[in-house]
Amino acid sequence: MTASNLLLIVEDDPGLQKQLKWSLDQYDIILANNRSEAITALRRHMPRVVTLDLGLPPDPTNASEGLATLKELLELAPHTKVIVVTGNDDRGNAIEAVAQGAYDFYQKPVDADVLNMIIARAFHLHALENEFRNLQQQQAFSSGIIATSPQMLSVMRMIDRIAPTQATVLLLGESGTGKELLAKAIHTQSARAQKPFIAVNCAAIPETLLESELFGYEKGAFTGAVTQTKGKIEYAEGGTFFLDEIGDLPFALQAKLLRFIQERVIERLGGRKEIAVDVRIICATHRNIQQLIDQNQFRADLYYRLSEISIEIPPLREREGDILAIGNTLLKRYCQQNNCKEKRFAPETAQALESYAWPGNIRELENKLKRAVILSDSNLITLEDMEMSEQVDNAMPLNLKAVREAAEMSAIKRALLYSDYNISETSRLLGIARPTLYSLVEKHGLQDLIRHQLDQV
Ligand SMILES: Nc1ncnc2c1ncn2[C@@H]1O[C@H](COP(=O)(O)OP(=O)(O)OP(=O)(O)O)[C@@H](O)[C@H]1O
Repeated sequence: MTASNLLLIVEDDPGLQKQLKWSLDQYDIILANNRSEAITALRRHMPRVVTLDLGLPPDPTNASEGLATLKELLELAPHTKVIVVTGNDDRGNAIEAVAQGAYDFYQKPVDADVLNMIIARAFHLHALENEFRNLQQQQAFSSGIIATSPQMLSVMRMIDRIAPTQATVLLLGESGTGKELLAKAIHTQSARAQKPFIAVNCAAIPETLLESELFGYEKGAFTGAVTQTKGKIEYAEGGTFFLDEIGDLPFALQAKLLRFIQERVIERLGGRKEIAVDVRIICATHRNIQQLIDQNQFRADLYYRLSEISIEIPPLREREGDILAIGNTLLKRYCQQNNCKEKRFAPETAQALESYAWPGNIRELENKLKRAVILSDSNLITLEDMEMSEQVDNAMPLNLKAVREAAEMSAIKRALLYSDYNISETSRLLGIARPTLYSLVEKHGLQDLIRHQLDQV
């Protein structure tokens, strides 16, 4: 069986099962009679296309079990194309299913040609969408963002969706997590890309200068204002204005910024004229804005305006696989920049990189790497080069077999927890047969754990 040709048919009528199997013989067919079999098959085979009869047992005359199955299928595998199959007089439920995310519907009786065409189109669309997702990932790379973890890929998908809009965006995340880089990516993926991207860091400019920096001033507005000067917001005309560390914006200036956001006009210091400015605003902070609002340090009305869309950027330590992906790429880049031979991480360094907490996130990784590349005198980057000590806690083994075993054990433990130590449910969640689960439980020595848990009940 190849995944590209797998078709899951969820149908409880044996006659129809046979007919479908026969008329769809160019696919590798998996049959499921009910919801639980369908979910098990989905977990085990991850088919790209599913046909789902809405009238499933225990109440085949009603669509509720079919709709519940659809929901569960899409929660587990949102990219799967589900074609719901309904009775002739059941258009309402078919439409309801499409509203819930089904790809299409098909009304019985079965016409093999039509059904074949709908299924072929579903496979085609799945392939196109897959290609699109890959392209999106490459696009992230082209903005200099290295993201392989599910956490960051979901952030990237969100960025792709909001970039072309005019929405004001608030980026939340620890220092060094890439907020400015992501703000730039939003800009370059928008229609404003050819216009300026202007960034101001509220925490880096003294409070007394920030207002004139943002809004500009007229000649004579204050001592030393010898010429008329545009503010940074004006310089961003037509483009994107990025206000970093918005949590540090002085309270008095918050009102002025709010007015600008509401009316899209500014007044330079000492000026009387309102100047219309067309900019998209992106803000960022590492601070807890809600807390600042509670402490009366941040205006709630401004916060609501700024956070039309807010995006949480996960810290580096929570991005599975990203530390080494970013580390390896930067290592190559710094070696090239320093005209030195290619270097790589010694295994214990790679392990330490993965288990270190990275409080300074990617900026800290960059700094440590730049130093290491300059100081290292061999082609292997050692712990010493990185000024790190060996981290044994939580370290993931490197040996592939050991990694697989560790992952297997952790998945089994999680499934046992989810199912409250119910063996049938655990094997269903894992997508394996009960005997396989028994042998895995034995292999990982989990019998005692299960017995102990069951004794507690
Ligand atoms: N996913 C990533 N891939 C590659 N480089 C990254 C990534 N994220 C951040 N960087 C790099 O890390 C450094 C810090 O990123 P950035 O300045 O965007 O973080 P920040 O969250 O705005 O930090 P701060 O809150 O301290 O201003 C930059 O040099 C940036 O290019």
